[in-house]
Amino acid sequence: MRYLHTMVRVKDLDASLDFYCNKLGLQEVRRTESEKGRFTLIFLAAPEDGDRAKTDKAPLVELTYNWDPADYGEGRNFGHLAFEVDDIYGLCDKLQKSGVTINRPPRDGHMAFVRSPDNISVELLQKGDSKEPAEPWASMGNTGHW
Ligand SMILES: C[C@@H](O)C(=O)SC[C@H](NC(=O)CC[C@H](N)C(=O)O)C(=O)NCC(=O)O
Ligand code: NI
Repeated sequence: MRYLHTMVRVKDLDASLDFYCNKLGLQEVRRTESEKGRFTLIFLAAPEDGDRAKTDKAPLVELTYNWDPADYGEGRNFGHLAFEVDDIYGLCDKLQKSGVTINRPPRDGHMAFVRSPDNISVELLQKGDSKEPAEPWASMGNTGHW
């Protein structure tokens, strides 16, 4: 058995691609449009997994966009997507400046949680050892439940 992907349904495809690709750094690997099913599937890979994704050997995020609006609610049974990052403070700075909600700030230099436009929780884990605490993160409280 091999892990393939995690699928999340998104309400606004442009806003989701802006968040996952432009802000978080994921790369589009492939997309499928279904006229009959009236939906679009977009598969995304993290930069380090991009090459493996070309041979379909990488863990992916599958965005499902239904062309007809639907209210998906918030299934608390879904936890989060998690990514290992090279510079947790630098990425959180960039995300915060671009308006992304930092739900749990990286004050320990190890772990942070941010939210997608659909309020999907995204965990960011610092690669290697935790970074030294850095202002202003060290003093920042949580901005919500996570
Ligand atoms: C390509 C493969 O990875 C899939 O996940 S296709 C699964 C299929 N998806 C859809 O039909 C998308 C549109 C649908 N309205 C939806 O929102 O899922 C499917 O069977 N989806 C049902 C599901 O529970 O995932
Ligand atoms: Ni799928």
